[in-house]
Amino acid sequence: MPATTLYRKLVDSHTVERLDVDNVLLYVDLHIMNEYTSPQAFAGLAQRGLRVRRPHQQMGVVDHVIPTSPMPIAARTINIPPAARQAANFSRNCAEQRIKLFDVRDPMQGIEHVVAPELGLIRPGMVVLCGDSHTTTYGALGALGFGIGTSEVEHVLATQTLVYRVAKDMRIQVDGRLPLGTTSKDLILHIIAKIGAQGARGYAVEYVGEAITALSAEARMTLCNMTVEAGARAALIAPDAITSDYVCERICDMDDTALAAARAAWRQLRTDASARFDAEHRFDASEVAPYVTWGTSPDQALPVNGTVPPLSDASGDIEKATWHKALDYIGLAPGTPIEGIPIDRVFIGSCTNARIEDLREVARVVRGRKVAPSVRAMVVPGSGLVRDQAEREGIAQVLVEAGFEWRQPGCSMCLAMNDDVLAPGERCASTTNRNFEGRQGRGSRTHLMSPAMAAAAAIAGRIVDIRKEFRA
Ligand SMILES: CC(C)[C@H](C(=O)O)[C@@H](O)C(=O)O
Ligand code: SF4
Repeated sequence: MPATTLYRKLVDSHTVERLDVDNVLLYVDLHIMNEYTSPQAFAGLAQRGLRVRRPHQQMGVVDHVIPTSPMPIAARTINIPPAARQAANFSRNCAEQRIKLFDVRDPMQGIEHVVAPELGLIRPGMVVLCGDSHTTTYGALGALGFGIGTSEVEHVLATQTLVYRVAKDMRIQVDGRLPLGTTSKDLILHIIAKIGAQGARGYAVEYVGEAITALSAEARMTLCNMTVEAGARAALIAPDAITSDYVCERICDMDDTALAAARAAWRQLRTDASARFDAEHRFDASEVAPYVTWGTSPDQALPVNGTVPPLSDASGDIEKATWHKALDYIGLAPGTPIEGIPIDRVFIGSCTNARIEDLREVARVVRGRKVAPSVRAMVVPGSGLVRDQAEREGIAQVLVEAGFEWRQPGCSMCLAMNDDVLAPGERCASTTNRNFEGRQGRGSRTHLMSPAMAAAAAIAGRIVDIRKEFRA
């Protein structure tokens, strides 16, 4: 057997048939759906008179359009008529096809990429697909995950397979340790700022190195989740003891013997020592600082002690024009220090940063402090289980006492498809993954950062350096 990468091993072990030099027919272990990208797929299936081939390897979560206002889960109602229709349609489709759905009033509902791993449904070695780009999250657990389009959703529903063009292999090695006050969110913003929003386009990225193995399972999810913002088609971290512990704690359908066998099998899931990658990057974690985006693309990011770059720093006329447009939209002039930029809103949430460790971090920063009077700050936990745990741990109380709104789970202001929307011109410190024009509402201005940095901004009313203002 020639030496090969973890990515290729996962593809090979799921290849039903090689179709041509580039494409394979890939077997899908688990397919996750949301209310937003599945309707046409179900309609297409009905039109052809087909049923879902393997309903027990499918699941659904209502997350994009759901309201997060703090009403009790049992009374949760969608008041926007098109969104309500979408959710009702999804519920009917899943019921008709006998697919497990985490619906509007389910206490375990949440953001799909938070719900699936926390229930132990994502395991090393699996292929997991979803009609959503942030499916790359699952690489954190050694599973091959990536987003698919609606017509592909239909194909997966009908066949439990996908026609898949194999990606190229990229290795990103991160040596050393992340400094105090920085997190995997800062690391991924640093990487994207260096390699660019298209820097990993066409590649499956495998992360290796001391800084990666030191990360918790949840911190790894943040990293793999946002790797898609560098254009990657997948992100992977070879499973280790941290992965196995995280997964085994959550699995409820295996006994001890089966779990021990699974752990042994997962240990084999790694890149061979002499395997070759098509591209490689190397970073030093000690150079990572708390990062903040200044523009309208995730690669327009800087260490918090930096200043908005002059247009003369852009490489070429096209980038200069892009930067000009971004600065005009975001309302910042070149040379403005990032530290000190006043903010109106703070949003802590999304499949990037709304897990329990993120909320613990936020509570640590805001405990005994108050949100600045000029700021409206909200925390939207990633799922009902995260919300319950945060309440049990006293985190929710700390947040509420500090003046944060404590909401119900959902995608919320990550993309503003529900009624959590910024007003035009409002500036938001956000733990999300995309700062595109209009992402958090028409005219909204988004600065991506870590949960600790967003929490510190809520207290100060402006962007601050967590390392200075609050003991990191
Ligand atoms: C709505 C969905 C298709 C989209 C995605 O694919 O990522 C969304 O989740 C996002 O984050 O922009
Ligand atoms: S939380 Fe944001 S990034 Fe994640 S699935 Fe929802 S909209 Fe997409």
